[in-house]
Amino acid sequence: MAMPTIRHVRAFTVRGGGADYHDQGADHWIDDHISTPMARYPQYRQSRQSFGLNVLGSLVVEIEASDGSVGFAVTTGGEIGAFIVEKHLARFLEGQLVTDIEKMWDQMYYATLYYGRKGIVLNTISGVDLALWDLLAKVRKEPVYQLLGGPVRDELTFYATGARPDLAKQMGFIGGKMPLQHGPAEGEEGLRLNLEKLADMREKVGDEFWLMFDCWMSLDVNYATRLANAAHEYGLKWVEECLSPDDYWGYAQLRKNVPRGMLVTTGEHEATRWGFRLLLEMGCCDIIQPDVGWCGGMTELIKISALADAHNALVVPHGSSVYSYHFVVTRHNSPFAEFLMMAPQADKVVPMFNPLLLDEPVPVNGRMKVPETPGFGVRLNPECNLHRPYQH
Ligand SMILES: C[C@H](O)[C@H](O)CC(=O)C(=O)O
Ligand SMILES: [Mg+2]
Repeated sequence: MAMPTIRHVRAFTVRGGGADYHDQGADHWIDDHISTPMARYPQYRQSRQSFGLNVLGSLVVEIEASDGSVGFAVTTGGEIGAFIVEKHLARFLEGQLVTDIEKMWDQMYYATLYYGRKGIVLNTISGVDLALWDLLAKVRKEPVYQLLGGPVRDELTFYATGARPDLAKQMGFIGGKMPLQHGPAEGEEGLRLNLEKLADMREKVGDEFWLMFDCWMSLDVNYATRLANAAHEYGLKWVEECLSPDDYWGYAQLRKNVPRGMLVTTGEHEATRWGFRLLLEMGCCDIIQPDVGWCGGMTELIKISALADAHNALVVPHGSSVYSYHFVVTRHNSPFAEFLMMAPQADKVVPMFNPLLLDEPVPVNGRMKVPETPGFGVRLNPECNLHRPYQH
């Protein structure tokens, strides 16, 4: 069969949830007094949206092939991402065979190296890359996980991230990761409140259920060490993203400081094989958490994961909905997956990228069989208001 070529690339923005899952309305747990690097400024302590956490919004990349097939993907990136796709990256895609993903990734990465490497440029390359995988799998009429080597297990098992691990337990998840609420700027009182919260949750969920703290880049080595040691008595399974993603040295030190048996996890704001190579070679963590929509896409996650495997590290991708489900089901060193609770009170399961996608699968009793639908198996919700700010 003659492979189709890429005819046209389009980029859209959309607001209100979706891939930019921080872009929520008022009174959502995800914006309610969470410890952040900006919490040192009291005026930015109560709400992450107050310092602009949701400024970007979602980016939708659509790629149309010469046979009429259309692949798409969503990530965090908004208008800046749309500009990069339309004005810079499209040239490396249009006219290429839909199979030539490795070459297209390479050209996108090296052409943007002078202003890229991490952050929004890598989010954008990830979005394009995932749309390419969606397109190729649709052309081949297979789910993406078959292109990745096929499943190594029948279903996925999930832990939940949200404010209510106690409810997550009732919903069948294997663990609950809570946002840490108070950081170093809130002193001893804040530390006491963090530990009280953990103790209360442990009381509610019993001894077996996993409990974790997500510290969202907000601590220093000293505070993180004190938190980890004090949290040990309540059976904290891991401390996540305690430090700035640039502080590889701090992570290496923290990993030595935490109590034996407690895991250090990080990587959701890291990108590319080179970034993860630093984390792995410097012994920064036990579990890396690349976000497939931010780290360079599926093409890069395959490489990152192989590197992690050789370092005996687990890969448990951050969020990223269907894009991580199709990956996790194909890798032995990804034994479980994350589910972000996007209901405002974290009291029910709603699709992670709600309301942007149709057919987005959700865990039932903490488990999921990844659908066999071609591509990533999702459709854009026609009720979402897509905007195309740039055209090439
Ligand atoms: C809850 C965390 O602060 C963040 O919003 C999500 C995250 O880091 C995670 O799911 O991991
Ligand atoms: Mg996290």
